[in-house]
Amino acid sequence: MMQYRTRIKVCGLTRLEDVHATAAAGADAIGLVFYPKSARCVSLEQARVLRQAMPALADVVALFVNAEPDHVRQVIEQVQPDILQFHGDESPDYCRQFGRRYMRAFRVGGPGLDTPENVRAACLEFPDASAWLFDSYSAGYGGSGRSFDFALLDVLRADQNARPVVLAGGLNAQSVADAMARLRPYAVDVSSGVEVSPGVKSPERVAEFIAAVGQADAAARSSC
Ligand SMILES: O=C(O)c1ccccc1N[C@@H]1O[C@H](COP(=O)(O)O)[C@@H](O)[C@H]1O
Repeated sequence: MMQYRTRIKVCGLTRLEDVHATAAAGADAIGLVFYPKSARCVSLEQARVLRQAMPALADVVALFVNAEPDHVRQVIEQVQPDILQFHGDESPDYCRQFGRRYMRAFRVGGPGLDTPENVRAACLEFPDASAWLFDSYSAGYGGSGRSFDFALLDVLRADQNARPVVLAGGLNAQSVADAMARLRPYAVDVSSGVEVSPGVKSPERVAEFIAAVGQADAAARSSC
């Protein structure tokens, strides 16, 4: 079935003005990073302010990498994100324990995620995830600005048990249309590709990215 519109998440915001610009440009969600080793990591206090600035009907995603469960609970309680994103090596039981909707990220091309078969097997361990998110493998766990071999996801497209696919990794206004045409993801997720420097978004690049996704959707609809 042809979907009407590809959802858009812009991740790694740290500044109030970037939240305003991203929401105004029409993003469906923003991501707040709670991974201390990331240059985009926000404090609880910062996150509360950014969360409060998001308008109704636009989601706030809280991103974690192998966090202590108590830290995740603290963020849930104090920031009230709409959905959690687990971007490390978290197990299915770990992801489920919070009783919240979650997206599980897979770092494609890395150990154990380097063939279509093992990518598929890893994904199927998370049947209750609200989405499967695919990023490129990087030692720093994410936000690397690098893409990966989309052929590794081909097998998922025909799988009836597949969860909605969120595509990430090196996307920008120039590359996103080709990626969408190739994979037809449910959503796209961008961080480095709309930045001036880590954690500092460019309103122009955010707007260009969102316009490029809209144009790619329009092109897909007209070819149906
Ligand atoms: O953004 C980060 O700093 C980050 C740190 C650790 C794990 C994930 C992180 N971000 C996620 O990485 C992908 C791809 O980002 P990019 O567009 O290639 O820079 C995206 O899902 C972010 O949510």
